[in-house]
Amino acid sequence: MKVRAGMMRWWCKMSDPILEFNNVDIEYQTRGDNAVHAVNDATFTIDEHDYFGLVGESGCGKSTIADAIVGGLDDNGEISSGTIRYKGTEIQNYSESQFNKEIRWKEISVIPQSSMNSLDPVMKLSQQAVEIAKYHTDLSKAEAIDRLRELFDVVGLSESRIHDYPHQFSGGMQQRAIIAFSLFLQPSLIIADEPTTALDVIMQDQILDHINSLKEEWEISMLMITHDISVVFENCDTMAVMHGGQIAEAGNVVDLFDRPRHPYAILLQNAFPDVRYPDRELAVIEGHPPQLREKPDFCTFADRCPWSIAECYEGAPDPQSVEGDEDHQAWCIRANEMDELAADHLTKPAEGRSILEDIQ
Ligand SMILES: Nc1ncnc2c1ncn2[C@@H]1O[C@H](COP(=O)(O)OP(=O)(O)OP(=O)(O)O)[C@@H](O)[C@H]1O
Repeated sequence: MKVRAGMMRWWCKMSDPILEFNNVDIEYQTRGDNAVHAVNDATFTIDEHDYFGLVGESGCGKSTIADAIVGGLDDNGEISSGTIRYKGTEIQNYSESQFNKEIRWKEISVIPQSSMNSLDPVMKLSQQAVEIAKYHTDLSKAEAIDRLRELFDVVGLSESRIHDYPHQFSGGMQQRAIIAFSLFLQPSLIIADEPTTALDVIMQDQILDHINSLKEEWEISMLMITHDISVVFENCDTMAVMHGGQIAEAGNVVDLFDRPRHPYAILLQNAFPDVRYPDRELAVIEGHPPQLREKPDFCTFADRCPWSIAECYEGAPDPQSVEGDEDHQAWCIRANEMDELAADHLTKPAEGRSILEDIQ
């Protein structure tokens, strides 16, 4: 039985926040007067040394959140309200040069979905390390190459491959090289945006193992973005579920696993295989999220929700604290009725102890 150190820490004491999203709205301007209100009133906190999972289906706003954190929104995107605090400092109005000087690589680095987008195909990996070092550090060429060598060792790549070109690596090896680069300037927070999507299942497991092993050795925090809720349950300490540009539920993974309170989180959990119910038929969540041409003043899951009522369309939901679960919130006006409403979809943890501890 394995109980993760992070989980123990969560139960014992909350650490300081490293990243705080407070009521953040992000919109993209499109042709004519139209806008896409991609993220609305998003509020969540990532604590130091926590692995935080952000989960939701395609288009719900996950990558927009990641881009906003590192000042990488597309040119037509902007944070129209709210604050993003990194280590207590507001960064939502930072200029491009401030992000480059103070945040990117040094403080926050990104492991993207596809290594193809971040490794330069015409440069040897060692040259790429030298370039990063030249731009962001005082390291000499030899020191930069030594550093890459050490990091290749950390991620299980042979040091002898540092002078290879990216195309000489398999997809899994490229992704490991990206992880090595993400550690290059010893950041405090790594954003992993669907880091295993492009890989086969065995390679996915290996990469997630590597990402996990960084936790104890490097004391980093992680924002892990995925559409697969089971990846979050297995690898993270805390999490948020997003739907249609709104945060639906947030809290620690054990609470969300054992007592999901937002209908979308409940149905999403039923849509993935679960070791507790190997024979269960996987649920399908019917319908689609709405087009967000205006800031939604309703729950964006209401049309798809089996338990929605007229009030769900009468204002964007405020967060409800879940009874008995400190720091567990659901943005659903019926959150505290779910034990009765969704009884067929929920099970109680066996004898007060979560099975998730064994899975992790
Ligand atoms: N540059 C852009 N201009 C207009 N709309 C955009 C732009 N970038 C993203 N969007 C829209 O914003 C919404 C959120 O997109 P985003 O990529 O953040 O979602 P996601 O949850 O990360 O999806 P995926 O898992 O497919 O990457 C979507 O409706 C998307 O079409």
